[in-house]
Amino acid sequence: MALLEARGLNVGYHPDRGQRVWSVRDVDLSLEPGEFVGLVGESGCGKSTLGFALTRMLRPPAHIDSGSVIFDGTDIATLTGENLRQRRRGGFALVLQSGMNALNPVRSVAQQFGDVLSAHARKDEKLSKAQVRSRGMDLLDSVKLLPEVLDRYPHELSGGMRQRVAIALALALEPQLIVFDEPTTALDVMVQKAVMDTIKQLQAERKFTAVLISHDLGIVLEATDRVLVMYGGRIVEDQPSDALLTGAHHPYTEALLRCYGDPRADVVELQGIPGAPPDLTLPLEGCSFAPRCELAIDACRTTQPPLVPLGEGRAACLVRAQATKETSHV
Ligand SMILES: Nc1ncnc2c1ncn2[C@@H]1O[C@H](COP(=O)(O)OP(=O)(O)OP(=O)(O)O)[C@@H](O)[C@H]1O
Repeated sequence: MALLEARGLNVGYHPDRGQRVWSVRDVDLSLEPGEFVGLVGESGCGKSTLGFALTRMLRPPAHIDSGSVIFDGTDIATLTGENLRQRRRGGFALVLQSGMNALNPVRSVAQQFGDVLSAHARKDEKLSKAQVRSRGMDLLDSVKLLPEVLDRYPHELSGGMRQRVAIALALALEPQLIVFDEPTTALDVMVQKAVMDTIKQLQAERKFTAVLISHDLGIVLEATDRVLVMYGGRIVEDQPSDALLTGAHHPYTEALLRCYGDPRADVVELQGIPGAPPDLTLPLEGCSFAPRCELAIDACRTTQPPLVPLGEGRAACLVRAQATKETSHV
C-alpha cells in the first residue's frame, strides 16, 4: 500500500491583489514506503509548491483548491490546527533549500531541537533539558556533526553545516516522508556532494520515503529510484530512474536529458529547450509543452493528454501514447 497518494491535486496562489497563479494542476501521484523519488522540471513549473502541499507547509496566499493527499490513510489536505501538528510526528517533514531559511537565527541549535521536540510532544510527555541535549547530540551525529554544534547559533555555522542541522531537525520527529527542496543548491560542489551522500545514507539506513526536488537531473538520476517530471504545474512523466537513462517517453523529458551532460563522456554536447515555459496565470488548453514540442500535432493543442502507462511508468503525451498503441497492434 502506498504511503502517500495525491489525487486530483490543484494548488494555486490567490493574492488579495495581483494575479492568481495555478501552480499545481491535477496532480496524481503515489509514494511507496522507503522509496527515493526525484521531482524535476524547469524553474517555476511548480515543484516547490507541490512539495509544500505534500507536507502541508503551504502558507497564504497558497491554497489547496481541490484534491486529496492521503497520507497513511488520512487525508492531510483537509487537516488543520492541532490535528495537523500531531500528524507531523512520525509523519512528514520538509527540508528547505537554504538551511539559514529553515533555522531560527536567534536560537541556538540545542534550543531549536527543544522547540521542535516540545511542539510535537505527546500531551503526557515532557522532555528535560538533558534529554533534549542527548537526543540533539544523537541527531547531530547522524548527520555527521560534532556535539559542540548544539551550542552554536546558525550564523556561526557554514552553509553545509546549517543544511545538516536542518536535516537533523527534520529527522527529530522520525518522519516516514521527507521532502528535500533543493537541499544542496546554495552549496559549493564539494559540500553539495557530501550533503547528498549523507541524505542517501540516512535514507538507506532509516528507510523513510524521500522526495528530492531539484532542477539538476544529474543529481536526481544518481540518487533516486524513480523520477517525476513536472511541466507547467503537471506531472508529465513518471519513470524508474534507470529507465529514464535509457529512454524517456515524454518529449519534454527528452529535452531535459539533452540539457544534462554526462560528466563521464569524452565530448559533451549540451542543448537548451527553445521557447518559454507556460504562463501559469492562464488556463491551459491542450498539452502545455505543445508550443515547444517538435512532435506536436493539432490534437496536442486542444486535448489535455492524460498520464497513461508508457514504458515502465507513465507519461502524458498523445503522440507517444498513440505510437505505442500502434506498435502493440502490429
Ligand atoms: N508566494 C507566491 N505568490 C504568487 N505566486 C507564486 C508564489 N510562489 C510561487 N509562485 C508561482 O507559482 C509557480 C510555481 O512556483 P514554484 O516555486 O512552485 O516552482 P519551482 O518549480 O519550485 O521553481 P524553482 O525551481 O525556481 O524553485 C511560479 O509561477 C511562481 O511564480
